[in-house]
Amino acid sequence: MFISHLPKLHSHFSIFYSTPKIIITSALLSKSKTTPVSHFSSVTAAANTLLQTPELLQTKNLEIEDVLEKPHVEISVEKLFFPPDTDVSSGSRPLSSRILKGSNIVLSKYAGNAQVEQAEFVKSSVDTEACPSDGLPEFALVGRSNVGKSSLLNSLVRRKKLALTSKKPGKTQCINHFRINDSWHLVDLPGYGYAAAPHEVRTDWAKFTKDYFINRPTLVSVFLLIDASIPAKKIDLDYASWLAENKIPMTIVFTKCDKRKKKKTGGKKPEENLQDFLELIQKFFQTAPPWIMTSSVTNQGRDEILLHMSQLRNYWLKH
Ligand SMILES: Nc1nc2c(ncn2[C@@H]2O[C@H](COP(=O)(O)OP(=O)(O)OP(=O)(O)O)[C@@H](O)[C@H]2O)c(=O)[nH]1
Ligand SMILES: [Mg+2]
Repeated sequence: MFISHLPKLHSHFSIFYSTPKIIITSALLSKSKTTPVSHFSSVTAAANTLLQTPELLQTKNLEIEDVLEKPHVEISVEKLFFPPDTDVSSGSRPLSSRILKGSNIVLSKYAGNAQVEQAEFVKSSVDTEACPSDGLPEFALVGRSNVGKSSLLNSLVRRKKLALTSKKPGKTQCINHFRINDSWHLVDLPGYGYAAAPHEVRTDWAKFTKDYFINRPTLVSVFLLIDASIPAKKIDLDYASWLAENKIPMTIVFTKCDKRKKKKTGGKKPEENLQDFLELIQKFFQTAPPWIMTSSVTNQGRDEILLHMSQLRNYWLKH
């Protein structure tokens, strides 16, 4: 079962907000945590009432106040992502206190049980049919070779080498399933666009991963990784376009957001590259897809992604 991108909720939401822009808090572009404790406690209380997810607040190492935005960056409402079945109008808290840090993702009542307690490698499969058949929901990490898929997987599970990484592109070659908490899968895929690969191999790659996206019934969502330290690449735009066209639910994960040296990164900061990319793909989508900033070096975005995965997964399990 696939989750759609919620076009209906968006128009519903507009009724309640007459101004098109909201101010969202935002550590979006900064890593510092200087907000006073009193603000933290009010956000926690709000999240508790509004989201009705007590398990979220009790989750070890994952405090709600650390994953929500603090207002200082503007994102217009139509650029936010509302997870399915998000009761946008309920509760007294402003929407701005329900957005995951460094993202456009609104936290829903389905968020919870986000902590990774256990992670193990299950198997490497050469095609979709060979993938595990236990029916567990899964999320696939896809992106250009060397974008940081395996590194992100390791960051999410807090292990250095569960998935193998390399400076050389083309390290991951099969569909690799990792079982989390015995209840869901993270899937590491081979990268696309590896220039050194022969043309036939590249074509095969496209065929085999695209077959997986279309024919894997337990795939809850694809996580498309984009390197935010460099300007947008055509192949990434093509991929985003293909996923949108085929209505494959996706989240865009901007990687390497720790790389801030302008000279090495094509003259732009990660957040500038991110804006450019989002503008370029806007035309592919009817409603804004979810996106989030990450770094596997600083672990930026790790808890936020896990919460987002939990809300998609819990919704999927109930529908
Ligand atoms: N600075 C920085 N480097 C990163 C980050 N994520 C990954 N890297 C580096 O990028 C290189 C590639 O990382 P991988 O995780 O192996 O990339 P991959 O997408 O799995 O690559 P393939 O398996 O070849 O498709 C490694 O040298 C990583 O250390 C990040 O967030 N920040
Ligand atoms: Mg890899």
